[in-house]
Amino acid sequence: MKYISTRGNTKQIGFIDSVMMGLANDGGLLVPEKIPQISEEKLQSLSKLTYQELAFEIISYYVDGEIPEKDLKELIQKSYATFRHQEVTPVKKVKDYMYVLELFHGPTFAFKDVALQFLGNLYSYIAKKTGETINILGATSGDTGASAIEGVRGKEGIRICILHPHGKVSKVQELQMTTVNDETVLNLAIKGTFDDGQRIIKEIFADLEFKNKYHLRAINSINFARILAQTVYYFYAYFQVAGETGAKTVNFSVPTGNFGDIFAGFLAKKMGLPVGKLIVATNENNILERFIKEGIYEPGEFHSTYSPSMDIQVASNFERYLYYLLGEDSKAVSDLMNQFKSEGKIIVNEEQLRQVNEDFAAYGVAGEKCLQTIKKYYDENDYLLDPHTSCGVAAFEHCNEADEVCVTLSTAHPAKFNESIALCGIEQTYPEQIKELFDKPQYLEVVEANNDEISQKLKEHFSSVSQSI
Ligand SMILES: Cc1ncc(COP(=O)(O)O)c(C=O)c1O
Ligand SMILES: N[C@@H](CCOP(=O)(O)O)C(=O)O
Repeated sequence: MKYISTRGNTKQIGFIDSVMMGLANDGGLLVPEKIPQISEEKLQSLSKLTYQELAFEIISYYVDGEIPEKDLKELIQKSYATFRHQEVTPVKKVKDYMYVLELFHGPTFAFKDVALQFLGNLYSYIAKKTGETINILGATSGDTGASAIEGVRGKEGIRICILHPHGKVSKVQELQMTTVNDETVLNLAIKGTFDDGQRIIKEIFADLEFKNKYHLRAINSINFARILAQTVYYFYAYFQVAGETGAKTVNFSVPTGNFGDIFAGFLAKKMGLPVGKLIVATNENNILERFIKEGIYEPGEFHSTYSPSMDIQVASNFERYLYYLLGEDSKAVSDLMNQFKSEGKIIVNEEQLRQVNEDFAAYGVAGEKCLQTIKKYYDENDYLLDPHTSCGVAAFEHCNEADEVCVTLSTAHPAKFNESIALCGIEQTYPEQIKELFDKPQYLEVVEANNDEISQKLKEHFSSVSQSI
């Protein structure tokens, strides 16, 4: 299996090189040259596997022998041994036709752990095998940061710097990231939004001299390995729900910001999983909803919402989808991305919009609706949704056909977002791992959203720590 850039100007590379490269050298995103196809017969044989066995099967298509089977199995076992639920990502029936895929049973109580426990172990494995330095640079709107730090902390030869938008993440998210007292971890709170952070890291990765000199690696969904590990739970959920209901196809409603999680579902569908509609649930930052309805991809005004992890305007993985929408024509993707840079928008034609609507439905959930949905399911179904999942459920209610089975991805535990839950008049008890964070000192530096200032911090962090390791 080879990996190529959506923009076509990066040489083909194998799986491990793609993990290490992160952002493609031409500024595009890496995708598999050919998506593996899984036959109905094979799907049948995968349907009874445990999560770990299934992860091994799916991930193997993409690793393509670059990691010996035994090692890959061990990596997977180790990655999911940290989860609090033995099924890793259990599916719960909330009511007829409505299921929730609980992705928050990992160490930081967010879906990110499913991929970042794996990627952390994978980086450690590669570092040991190759002696490569792993200096991780990431941006977060709240969950990726904590999860990435948790995924790599204490692992020899790995250092990490995370940019988060100062004052725009929940208290628990901030504590999870900043209470880690470890010289290999640097938290930069930038005066700006997640979009600023993501733009800055992509610009820094695009400076190849700097990237190579400081051995910078990606942990965001820029890295295809993130998408890959997230693809597994679509298969897992499909098998559980189709097995229980007899449904031939299953819809998925996905709380969406950077378009990584839902792109993983799109990939599962392209591999042959009988996925019906993929429902894009956004908050008031609804660039993707507008694109799916009108065919115009254009950032709007930034809103701080009750679901802060989805406060994203420019969705990184949209470029990966564009690549498939444009018939895998990397020149066309490259032209459109250049146009986006210069004109600030992308417009697709009628035929392409028709295709978009075959693949996706979308609904932007306003703040009040998000809170009402939390209250409703708490009162009527005794189920507490976090505000992101609540957007997913509200979108399910709005977009799903009455007789179709739908799984909403539950992307975080409500304890991470008590600011929003309290507004619903609901009192929750924190899990012990979260409660204890409130007594710890925090380690972070507040910086301008400025490439030079951040590059300087990176130089200092990655040089100084490397001497003491
Ligand atoms: C809790 C939560 N839900 C949903 C999302 C959106 O996922 P994605 O960015 O993959 O679209 C995020 C952030 O990524 C998140 O942290
Ligand atoms: N919501 C995310 C934003 C970054 O997304 P990623 O999937 O590209 O890491 C977060 O919580 O940081």
